[in-house]
Amino acid sequence: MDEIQVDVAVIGAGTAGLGAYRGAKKHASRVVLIEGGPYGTTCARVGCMPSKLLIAAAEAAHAVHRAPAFGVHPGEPLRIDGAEVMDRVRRERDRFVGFVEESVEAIPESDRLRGYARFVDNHHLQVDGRIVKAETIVIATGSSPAVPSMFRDLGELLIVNDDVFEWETLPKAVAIFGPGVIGLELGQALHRLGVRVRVFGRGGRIGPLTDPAVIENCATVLGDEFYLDPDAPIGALYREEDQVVITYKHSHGHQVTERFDFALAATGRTPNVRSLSLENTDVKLTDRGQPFFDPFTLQVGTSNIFIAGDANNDRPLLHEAADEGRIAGENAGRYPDIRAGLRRAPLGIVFSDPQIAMAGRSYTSLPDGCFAVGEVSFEDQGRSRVMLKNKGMLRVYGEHGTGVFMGAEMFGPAAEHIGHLLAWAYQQKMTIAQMLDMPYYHPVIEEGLRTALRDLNAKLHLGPEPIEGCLDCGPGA
Ligand SMILES: Cc1cc2nc3c(=O)[nH]c(=O)nc-3n(C[C@H](O)[C@H](O)[C@H](O)COP(=O)(O)OP(=O)(O)OC[C@H]3O[C@@H](n4cnc5c(N)ncnc54)[C@H](O)[C@@H]3O)c2cc1C
Ligand SMILES: NC(=O)c1ccc[n+]([C@@H]2O[C@H](COP(=O)([O-])OP(=O)(O)OC[C@H]3O[C@@H](n4cnc5c(N)ncnc54)[C@H](O)[C@@H]3O)[C@@H](O)[C@H]2O)c1
Repeated sequence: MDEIQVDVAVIGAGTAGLGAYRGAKKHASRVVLIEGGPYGTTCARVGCMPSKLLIAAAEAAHAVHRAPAFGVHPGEPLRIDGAEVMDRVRRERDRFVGFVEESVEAIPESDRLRGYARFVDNHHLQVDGRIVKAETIVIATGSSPAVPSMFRDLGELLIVNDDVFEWETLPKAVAIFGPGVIGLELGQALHRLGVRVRVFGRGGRIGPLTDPAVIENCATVLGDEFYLDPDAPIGALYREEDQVVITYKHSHGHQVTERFDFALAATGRTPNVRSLSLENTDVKLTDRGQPFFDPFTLQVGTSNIFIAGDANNDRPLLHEAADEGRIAGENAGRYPDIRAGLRRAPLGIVFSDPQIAMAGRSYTSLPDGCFAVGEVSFEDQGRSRVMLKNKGMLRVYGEHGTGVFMGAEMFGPAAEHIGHLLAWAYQQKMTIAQMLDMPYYHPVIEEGLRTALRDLNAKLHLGPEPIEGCLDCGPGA
């Protein structure tokens, strides 16, 4: 069998793998990047980018629907051309994939290896018919949709996110299982594009939210727009010819049987580590076969192996995969000189409408009794009302005694931007008082954030009770 000898082998040419390759190259000359599937990354091919393209089309349709509320009446009845919608999604998606492919092609061919890798031992990988001997190895193999066995008999009518972005046109009806991040984003987008959508959850979770007040608000607002049951009692689920038949107990109490073109499983993702034969190495694995690793160095135990991106199942987001890849690659290239890398404040955004933002620590991760909660509803918030985006709420958490900002969960307008402000404040370890010292323009949605912070400061007994309907800062602040 051919043997290739390198300093660092990176398994997976996704976002984390590309970052790891570049990081390793700073310190080691012989680095190989191994990819089994297509180049282009999950983010560009079937993740962040095509999903946002579909959402952009849905936003355009929704803006037309909403226009009459402003006294603006578009002339003709709204016509959504599914083929055109999907054509743009695929065209733009291909453009993004093309950029990634170009950057992969810029990597010398001698540093690239095609094929799926698996461990022979700590220092040897088998890639098709070849052996790669490496001083250090970075696992950056990403994740794949986790599909529960209840969908097994649906055949090709069971789809995952990857399939949606290959559609030539829009289907008539889709049942979506999982009101997580993917289910909410795709479910609402398809609904707004005229697809009959039902979103079924299990256990009451919605997106990444953990704060019960925000979850309830989110479920109510989104549930008013399309059918969404976070804990749906499904009676039957089977295939009849080319339709999926589902019987479920409607949230209003009666039994319903409906037919759909597809069932979309958005029921979570599993890290791609099972097929790596990690049992051939000396690394310690959890019950689920996940290697134990240090989130600051990305080192697996004290071994010569590192794990970055979705593969480690810690923070499965694009910017985290990029950071982790770079840290893991640099450490692999510098091994055994291991350094902790910068881990930024936690930030998560869901591109539903209203959006969801999570910044700093989540509600359920906060220790009981040490924190207070400030909140604002966007229903009467000035700028939100002006734009008819007056839905949702923000809850901010602060530490008793110190007044340090601990985290926030939000479902509301411009959450992608407010989430950034909050994550930056968290990373700077700001107090609520310091955050209130910052400028707030008028009229902006950030004035709602200020209301929540004032409420929090009062609850921490560090500031006065906010004055109801105070006009100091302009109406609707
Ligand atoms: C629908 C959807 C929407 C998303 N939207 C967002 C968003 O808006 N914002 C955000 O931050 N995140 C989003 N994400 C998450 C984000 O896409 C991922 O966190 C990120 O792409 C993970 O990058 P990665 O490098 O870990 O994995 P990947 O990009 O998947 O790379 C892993 C690579 O490893 C290869 N591989 C696997 N096993 C082997 C093996 N044994 N040998 C060789 N190669 C192998 C795979 O073929 C793949 O190319 C979304 C995800 C999905 C699915
Ligand atoms: N905007 C973004 O940043 C973005 C967008 C999409 C995906 N992502 C990433 O992709 C990851 C995976 O997303 P996801 O939505 O697949 O997972 P998720 O973990 O966010 O949600 C899965 C949901 O499916 C539910 N579920 C599980 N089994 C079920 C069943 N049998 N029936 C009904 N519901 C069931 C769970 O309770 C949960 O609500 C996310 O955690 C995130 O990291 C990020």
